Amino acid sequence: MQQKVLVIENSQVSLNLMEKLVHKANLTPIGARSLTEAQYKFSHATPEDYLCAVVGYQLPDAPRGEAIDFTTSAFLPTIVVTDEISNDVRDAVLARDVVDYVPKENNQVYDYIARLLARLDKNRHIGVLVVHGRRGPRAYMASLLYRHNFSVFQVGSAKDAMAALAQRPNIQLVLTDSALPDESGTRFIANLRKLFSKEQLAIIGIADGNSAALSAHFLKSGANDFLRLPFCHEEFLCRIMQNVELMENVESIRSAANTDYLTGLSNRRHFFYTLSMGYQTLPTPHALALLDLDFFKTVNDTHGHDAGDAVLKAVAALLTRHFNDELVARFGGEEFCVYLPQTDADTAIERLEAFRRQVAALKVEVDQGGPLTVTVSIGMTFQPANSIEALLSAADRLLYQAKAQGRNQVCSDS
Ligand SMILES: Nc1nc2c(ncn2[C@@H]2O[C@H](COP(=O)(O)OP(=O)(O)OP(=O)(O)O)[C@@H](O)[C@H]2O)c(=O)[nH]1
Repeated sequence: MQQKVLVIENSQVSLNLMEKLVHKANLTPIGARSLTEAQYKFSHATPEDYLCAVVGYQLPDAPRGEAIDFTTSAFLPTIVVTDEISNDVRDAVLARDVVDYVPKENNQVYDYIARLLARLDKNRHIGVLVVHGRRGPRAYMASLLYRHNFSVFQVGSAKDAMAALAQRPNIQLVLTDSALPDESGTRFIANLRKLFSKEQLAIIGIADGNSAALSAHFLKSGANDFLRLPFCHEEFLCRIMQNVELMENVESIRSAANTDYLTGLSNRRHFFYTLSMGYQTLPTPHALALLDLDFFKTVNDTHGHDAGDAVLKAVAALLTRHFNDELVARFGGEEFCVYLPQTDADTAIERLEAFRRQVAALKVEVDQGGPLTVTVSIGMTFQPANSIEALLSAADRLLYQAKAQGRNQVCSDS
């Protein structure tokens, strides 16, 4: 279910705009034009359904930020949006327990709010580890991170940090002081880099004081970024957001490069990479199967390319379900590949035969002339070859044989 966002804005134009931004972040806006209306709506709802609140500073029945006090006391992460750009208002807002303060200075702020909303939703799944020898700064950073919905963990030493990272795979960001009780911050970062790449774990060094050399030292030791204490609330959170977004962008590029756009399966390149990284020598017994849909050109020619795409997606989904734990890929066109490690020939043939029958029984709903049916020919090799290319050419020969012998069958060299 989409999470809700309570939007409290006194002007209808601003309310409409904010509601659009909330929709853009795939969330559901619940609008109110006064504090009283917001209180009424919130008291008649389930608090857990709400992700956060976007609140105007000045409302007819709440002229000095009382609506902020209402949402923060209801434990709603609160983004304050205001036309008031004075330092007094800014200080009054940031003295409260808010996520962020966004003055409506220019159009960029709307983009920022949409990003912030999407982040609050995503941050729930991101672990952040705060490593600092002193409880005060540690608790301060943790409290800011909690407001942004991160899953926060705090430790006081490098040793405890390593233990926390081993236990909690959802930690994607580490904030570390420069002088930990058991190790220097830079040595700790260098040790972390032996275990995690910059794309797997972002590290922000916290430099105490004014030493420019320390910031450079952090970056050279493998930190993604650094912050100098004392930092302001807004800078801290902007830097965190930037680093987390950068990691996510790298991840989406990586995923796009490894995935077949139509079916979501691994592509040929990723299949080769995973297999070569996973095994120095390919395990025996094993099986590699090449699967090719029969007369697929006729499906396209008769029912159109979209219908062909629907068939490819349906077969890919079946393949994923059937070979849940194995490496499966779309090699291109209507050709797929499955690798079964540590599988004897009888079991492999049984599984591929069962899959072949399921494909033949598949009925794919399409817009015109459906449901469609399709069959698959399979070439499967059990050779103890050590090169992936050799396995593929053996499977390819067997696939050719399956086609030549009438299609809709499995040919193997068992
Ligand atoms: N809809 C759709 N069609 C594709 C895609 N990629 C390749 N094709 C089509 O797949 C068809 C493959 O045709 P052929 O290589 O002649 O093979 P076939 O008709 O399946 O015949 P056999 O393999 O001999 O049984 C061609 O019409 C390609 O245009 C795709 O992503 N979507």
